[in-house]
Amino acid sequence: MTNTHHYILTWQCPDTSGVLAKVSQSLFQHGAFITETSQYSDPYTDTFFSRIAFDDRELTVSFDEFSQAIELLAKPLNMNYHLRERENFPNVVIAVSKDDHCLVSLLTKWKAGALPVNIVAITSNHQDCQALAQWHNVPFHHLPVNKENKAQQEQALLDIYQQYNGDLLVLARYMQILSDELCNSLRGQAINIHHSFLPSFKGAKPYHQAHKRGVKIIGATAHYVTADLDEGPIIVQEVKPINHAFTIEQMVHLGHDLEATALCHAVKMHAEQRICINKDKTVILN
Ligand SMILES: Nc1nc2c(c(=O)[nH]1)N[C@@H](CN(C=O)c1ccc(C(=O)N[C@@H](CCC(=O)O)C(=O)O)cc1)CN2
Repeated sequence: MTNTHHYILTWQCPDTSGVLAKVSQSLFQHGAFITETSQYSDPYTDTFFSRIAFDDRELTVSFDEFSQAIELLAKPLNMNYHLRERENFPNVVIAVSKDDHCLVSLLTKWKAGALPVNIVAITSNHQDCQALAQWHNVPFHHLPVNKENKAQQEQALLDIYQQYNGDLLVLARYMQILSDELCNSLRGQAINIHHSFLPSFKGAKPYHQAHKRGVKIIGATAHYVTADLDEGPIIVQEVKPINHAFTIEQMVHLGHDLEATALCHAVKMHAEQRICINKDKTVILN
């Protein structure tokens, strides 16, 4: 089917009997051809989560009319939802500092067609990654940060995000703490990679903290960014065993692979609308 269009509807609402039936009935009534579904009923928050992928091979109305039908359904169900065409990839702005291993993985997977996003810009408080951005023909914006200009440069970062119609900000080892205001304005739209198995070793230099503690595994955690440093809803975690003989440098290098893997996996799932924020946690709809 050459001119078939594919769509993703991800939604959540207070849990009660019949919510899935009402939504799937609406899809059926409008001829939406379901190709993938996943759902979860959370007993702790009494919230129902669902992801429905469908195509328009038998759609009996325009996509705009279908969208209006979903909007009408959402109100009585007190439903939050995100509905878009699958090939309408989210625009991603990546913020990086000096370490480029996560940026390299994101760009490589993107160029290979393995990451359903548009990387529209790269920003950095250093110039170490400028050549990499130029190699990939991605606009690079250098925003050096110091104590005096931190707020001004953060506004510049937000301006760039808005200038490129950003849908997701990815902190790929960006080593600046975002203000509460920016975190609140980008809730659910900013993903960070923290280089430890959270909640252990929050903040700066987690590998040094882990080495001092004598851990037997190291890890990486991709999470949504919130005002509470490294405490945002966890999306993906990767771990690997180590032992007493590991130096800090060996832990750092082993950790780089974990960080890149976790971050790319999190960005892919976000782009595919597989992640729902459930208070301080996430529900992943595979
Ligand atoms: N509001 C938030 N901002 C950021 C988060 C977050 O979860 N909430 N994650 C960090 C990333 N990060 C660890 O993963 C991290 C980055 C930076 C620091 C830090 O202490 N930075 C210092 C400056 C350090 C420097 O100039 O090299 C600072 O900002 O004062 C701790 C943890 C990204 N931002």
